[in-house]
Amino acid sequence: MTVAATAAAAEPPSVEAATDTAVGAGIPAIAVDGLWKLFGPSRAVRAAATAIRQGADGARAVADHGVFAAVAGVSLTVRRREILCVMGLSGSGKSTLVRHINGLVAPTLGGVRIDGRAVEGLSADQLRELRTTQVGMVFQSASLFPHRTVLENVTFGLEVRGLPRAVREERARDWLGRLHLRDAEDRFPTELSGGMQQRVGLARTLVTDPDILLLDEPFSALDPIIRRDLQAQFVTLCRELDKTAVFITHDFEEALKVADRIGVMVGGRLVQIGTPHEILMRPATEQVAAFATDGLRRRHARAGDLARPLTTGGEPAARTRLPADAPLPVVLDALCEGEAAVAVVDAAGRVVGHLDRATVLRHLRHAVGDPD
Ligand SMILES: Nc1ncnc2c1ncn2[C@@H]1O[C@H](COP(=O)(O)OP(=O)(O)OP(=O)(O)O)[C@@H](O)[C@H]1O
Repeated sequence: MTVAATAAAAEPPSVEAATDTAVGAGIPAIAVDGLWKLFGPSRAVRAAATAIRQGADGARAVADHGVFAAVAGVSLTVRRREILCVMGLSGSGKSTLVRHINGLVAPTLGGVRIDGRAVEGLSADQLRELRTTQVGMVFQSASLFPHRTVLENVTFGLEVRGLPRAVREERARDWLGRLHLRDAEDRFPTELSGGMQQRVGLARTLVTDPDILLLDEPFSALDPIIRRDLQAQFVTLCRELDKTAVFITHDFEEALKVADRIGVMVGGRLVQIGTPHEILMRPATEQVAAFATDGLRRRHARAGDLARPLTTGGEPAARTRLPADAPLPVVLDALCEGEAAVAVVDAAGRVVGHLDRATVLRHLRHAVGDPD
């Protein structure tokens, strides 16, 4: 049995269409409430929306009226200083969902609130203000201004705000330096690689210092080394600068590196939302499980996932105790220290299981795979 299957057996998932209830203290930075985005002939969209509003089953209403649901009844919250990754296959509705957050797409039903303020209720001027000051977006394709240099592209948002040139350029150069682009500041976008263009796009948004960042696959065109470096930098700067972020990715490994929580979309629905470990070890559906390989689950297993349950008597005497959420490297360190076995304890300090060297070696043996 796989690690996920073992964990799933212990705690069966209960999610059909996931509704996020994990609201922290105070007003969330972003609240998405019963959001639907339907596409099709306008009369059919209106009829389907009326049926859903009146309590009809959403999937039935969509089918009956021949419309397409890019986003189907999604509710979630993003807490302040949280990084939420939205994951899903191509066409699952990730971009459409996220574009509602800064009003680039208008909902058919339901809505989005930023700091408690409804985005749908904002005038065109208020929306522009929201996008230039509070909610910055980094797109998959950087869409840089072709006739502006890198530096001029990055200073653009500050120019719109009327900041003096010296201040704009100082701030822009700071971000260009952090993103390894200082040498490229006088170049034009056509002279840059795809990865460099993405980094300029990122710098252009970060320099305006928005509270909320929306990122649509911002690192997809980067080579693996720069990508890893930027993922780590991104998390550090979000923490340092108190940013809230919604980050779209196809890539589970990327989500594991950057996310506090992951929301998984399938066919417009949010089918599961939870911590990376929950999504990995207790996938709510087969489609969610398919995002991770068995090797990935094994590498991210924690002490509690591997622990053998207590039996009556016969447990090896374990001097070292590890919390159930101790990651695998910590478990290995303890066993490398010469311990034959460690006791795994829950949050209250109660021993819930044991881990011996043989169990961990067997686990790693499967993670390594067969010889070529
Ligand atoms: N303006 C539109 N009119 C009709 N259908 C649309 C429109 N915008 C999006 N869609 C459809 O909605 C679905 C979701 O699109 P969306 O771009 O949100 O998916 P995605 O998960 O972000 O995909 P990708 O990972 O490929 O970017 C797709 O089937 C798309 O064709």
